Amino acid sequence: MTRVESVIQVEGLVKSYADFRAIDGISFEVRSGETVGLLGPNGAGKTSTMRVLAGLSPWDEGRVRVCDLDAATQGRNIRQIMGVVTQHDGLDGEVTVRQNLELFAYLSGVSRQRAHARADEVLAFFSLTARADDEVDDLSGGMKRRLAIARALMIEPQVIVLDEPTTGLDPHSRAQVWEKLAQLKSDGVTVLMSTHYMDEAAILCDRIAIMDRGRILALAPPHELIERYAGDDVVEIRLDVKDRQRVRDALTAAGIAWRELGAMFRVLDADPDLSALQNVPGLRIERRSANLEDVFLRLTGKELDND
Ligand SMILES: Nc1ncnc2c1ncn2[C@@H]1O[C@H](COP(=O)(O)OP(=O)(O)OP(=O)(O)O)[C@@H](O)[C@H]1O
Repeated sequence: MTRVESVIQVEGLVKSYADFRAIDGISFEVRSGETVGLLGPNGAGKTSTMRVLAGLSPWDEGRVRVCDLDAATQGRNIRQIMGVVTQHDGLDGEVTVRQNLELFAYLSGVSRQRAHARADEVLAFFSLTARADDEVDDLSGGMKRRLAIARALMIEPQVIVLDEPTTGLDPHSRAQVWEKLAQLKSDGVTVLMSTHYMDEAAILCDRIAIMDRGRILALAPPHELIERYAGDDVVEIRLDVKDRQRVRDALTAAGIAWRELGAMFRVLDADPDLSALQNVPGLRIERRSANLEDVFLRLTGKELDND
């Protein structure tokens, strides 16, 4: 199949569970070779979107196309060119690592000979060759995740969709998965992934869709999102004393917008005049570079990891 510039096209997608709109009219595209991330907290609608794309779930309104194939009528063809990694790996724990890969490939129409050769390739790529004959239940969580991605690659897909690829993994295993996803990207594989980790989105994605409550609030490269919605620097105020009310009063009197986050106050103005706070004892004002967490806070009024 020839490569198309726009690999995934979603237009006006709506999906409801009973009368609740989990996806509320989203549109986006993923271009050939791009990694696009859906970034949002629990319940934003990321999994619902991924499930529609993977052909696992029906939808109510809108158009979904993958490599010029219409998901409404050509789902079977889409599954031959799209690798899917769901949140729950769906690996068979009682057969070996290699059998998981090869069985999946046969069921997808790959010949036995090709499946065997391809399994060798993906096992090597994911540093799993030494575990090929072990039962999946004996693998660590990080290895299982790598195997789930390896399995999706058995069909040599043009595009891969991954739902929260590193949720639940320890930092070392997350870094290993990131390294492999970065390699896939440099090999030209098109990737759509969902995540609620800001660092994961910033490291891996060319463009990020900020999602909340079934909507895409912004979609752009990470640095553009930060420039547009958070500015260069963010001011945070930390208190060594318990006089939080005094800080609130001083900020209000100075007309400064802020949010209280745990033990600190995050100032929402880009260049605030904080002279009114000079006399509050035990107060520390810090400046740091803005990040995607700040973008999310500006767009939604809440933190990324909170519901
Ligand atoms: N089968 C279902 N029946 C009813 N409501 C559902 C169902 N699946 C999801 N929802 C609701 O739809 C909304 C979006 O859920 P979804 O799983 O798509 O979000 P998410 O961004 O992937 O969150 P998470 O990170 O928790 O997976 C949530 O409010 C969720 O409770």
